[in-house]
Amino acid sequence: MNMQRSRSGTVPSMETIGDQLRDNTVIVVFGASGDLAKKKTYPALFGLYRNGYLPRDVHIVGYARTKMDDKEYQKRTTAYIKNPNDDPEIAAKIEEFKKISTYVSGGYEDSPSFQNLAKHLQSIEKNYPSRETNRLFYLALPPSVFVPVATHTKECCYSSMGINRIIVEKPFGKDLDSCRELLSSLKQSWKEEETYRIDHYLGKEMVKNLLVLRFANVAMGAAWDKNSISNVQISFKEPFGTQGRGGYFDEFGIIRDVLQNHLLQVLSILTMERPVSFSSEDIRDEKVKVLRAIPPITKEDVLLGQYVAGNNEPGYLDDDTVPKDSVCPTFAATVLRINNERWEGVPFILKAGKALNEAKVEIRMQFKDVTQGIFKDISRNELVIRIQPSEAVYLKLNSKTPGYSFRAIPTEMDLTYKRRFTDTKIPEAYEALILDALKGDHSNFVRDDELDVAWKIFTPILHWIDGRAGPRPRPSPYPYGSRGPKELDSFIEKQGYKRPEADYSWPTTNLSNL
Ligand SMILES: NC(=O)C1=CN([C@@H]2O[C@H](COP(=O)(O)OP(=O)(O)OC[C@H]3O[C@@H](n4cnc5c(N)ncnc54)[C@H](OP(=O)(O)O)[C@@H]3O)[C@@H](O)[C@H]2O)C=CC1
Ligand SMILES: O=C1O[C@H](COP(=O)(O)O)[C@@H](O)[C@H](O)[C@H]1O
Repeated sequence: MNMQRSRSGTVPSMETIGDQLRDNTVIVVFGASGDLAKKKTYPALFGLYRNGYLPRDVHIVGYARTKMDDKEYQKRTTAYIKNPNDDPEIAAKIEEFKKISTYVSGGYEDSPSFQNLAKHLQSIEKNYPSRETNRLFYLALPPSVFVPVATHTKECCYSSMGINRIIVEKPFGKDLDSCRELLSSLKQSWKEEETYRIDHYLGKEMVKNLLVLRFANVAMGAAWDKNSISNVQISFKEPFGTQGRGGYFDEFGIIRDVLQNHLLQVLSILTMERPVSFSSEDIRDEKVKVLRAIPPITKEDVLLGQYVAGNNEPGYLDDDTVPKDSVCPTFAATVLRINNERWEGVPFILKAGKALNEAKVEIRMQFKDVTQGIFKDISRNELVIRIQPSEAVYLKLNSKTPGYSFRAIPTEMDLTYKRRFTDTKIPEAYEALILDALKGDHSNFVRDDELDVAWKIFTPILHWIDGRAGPRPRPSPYPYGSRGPKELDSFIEKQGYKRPEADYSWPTTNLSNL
C-alpha cells in the first residue's frame, strides 16, 4: 500500500493505482453535444488540465451525431467552464484547452463511423513519441446506445498496443433483468478491469470522507450501530424541476434517477463493516456484503410525490416533454432495513425530490434518547454530514445553558469546511473520478455485483410503480418549491424520528430570546 506523510503522522494512501495513464493518451467523449458533456464532463476535464492532472500531451476528441465545426464545438464545451472574475490566467488556459480538443461527427450504430473515428485517433497519435498509445473512452450518452457504442469502439477504436478504458454513465438498466442484460452485453467487449461504471456521488468529497470519519475516529466508531442510533435519513433535495429533461426523466423516475444509485451508494459506505484495506476490491466487497443484508423494499415503506405548479413555477405535467397523464414520481421516500447484527431494527430513510424548497444533500443520523430520570424531554443528539452545498459535519448535542441556569440547551460541534480549511479547493466529483480512471483506481466506481444487489432491493417497488403488478400508484401532489408531500413528516416520524426542540437555533443562540 502507498504511504504518504501528513502533518498528523503517516497515513495509508487511499489510492490503489493500476497503470496510471501518464502520457500518449487520447480521451474520447461520446455524446459530446449533450447536457452532461457540456455541464460536467468538459468542465471536469478542464479542471484537471488546468491543475496539471491530465496526461502529458493529452488530446480530447468529442464525438456525436450533431454536425458542428470545431469553433461551435469549442464554444459548447467551454460554455460551463467558470471564470467569474475574468482571470486572464484562466482565460489563457481555456484557449490552450481548446487547442487540445477536436470533434468528429458520426453515428452510434454503424462501423464506418467508428472507422472514421479510428483514423482521426491515429492521426493524433502519430505525433506521440511511442506506439504504445492509450485511449480512455467516456460514454456521456443515453443508455439506449451504450451497447452499440461500446461494441463498435472495441471493434474499431481499441488501441492494440496501449491501455484502453471505458467509462460508462448511469443508469445501468431499469431493473434487475435489464441491468443483467446490459452488463453481459458490455462484458462481451470490455473486461471488468477496463470498465469504470460511474456514479458521481462516489466522487463527492464528503462521501469519500465517510471512510475516514468512520474508521479513523474511535469516538465515531463506538456509536455507529443499533445501540446508539435510532434512525438515519439520507436526503437529496433539488430546488428545480426536470428543466426540459422530462422526456428522459419520465421513463426513469426519481427512484432510478437518484435513490437506487446515488443514495444507495452513500448508504452502503455509511453502513458497511471496516474493509480489510483501502484497496478497491476490499472496499467493494464490504459494500456488497451490507447491501445483501437489505431485503427488497415493500410498498408500505414508500411515499411517492409529483410536483405541481407553485411559487410561479410550472408543475411536472406542464413540461411539454412529459405525457399529460404521467404518474411518474418526482419525489420518493423509502425505508430500508439492514438485517445484520450492527443495524437490525434501525430504519434508513432514503428520500429525494425535484422542485423542492432548497438544494441540499445530507446524511442525518439521529441518536436514541438518553436514559430518562435526571433529564426529561431533552433533544436527541444528531450527527449531520452535509454532502452539499457547503460541506460540513456537525454533531448536535446538549450543553448547559451558559450563566446561572442549569438548564440544558441544544447546540452543536461544527466542522464546516469553508471555515476550517480556508485555502482548500474541493474538486468537483467528476474531476476526482476521471482522475481515478486515469490512475486505474476502481475504488470509487461501481462493481457489477454491487449493481445486482442494488437492483434486487428496488426492483419490486419499481415494478409496482410501473404498473406491472396492478394499477399504477398515484403520487401525492406537492407544490413546486415546497418541502415535499404533506404526508412526509408523519412518514418520517413513524420511523422514530423526533423533531428537535423548538428553541434550537443555528448558527448562534441569543439566550434573551429563549
Ligand atoms: N445531464 C446530467 O446532469 C446527468 C446525466 N447523466 C447520465 O449521462 C448520460 C448522458 O446524459 P445527458 O448528456 O443528459 O443526455 P443527452 O440527452 O443530452 O444525450 C447526450 C447526447 O447523446 C445523443 N443522444 C440523445 N438522445 C439520443 C438517442 N435517443 N439515441 C442516440 N443518441 C442520442 C445526443 O447527441 P447527438 O444527437 O449529437 O449524437 C446528445 O447530445 C445519461 O446516461 C444520463 O443518465 C448522469 C448524471 C447527470
Ligand atoms: O445523476 C443525477 O444527478 C443530478 C444531481 O447531481 P448533483 O451532483 O448536482 O447533486 C440530478 O440533477 C440528475 O437528475 C441525476 O440524473
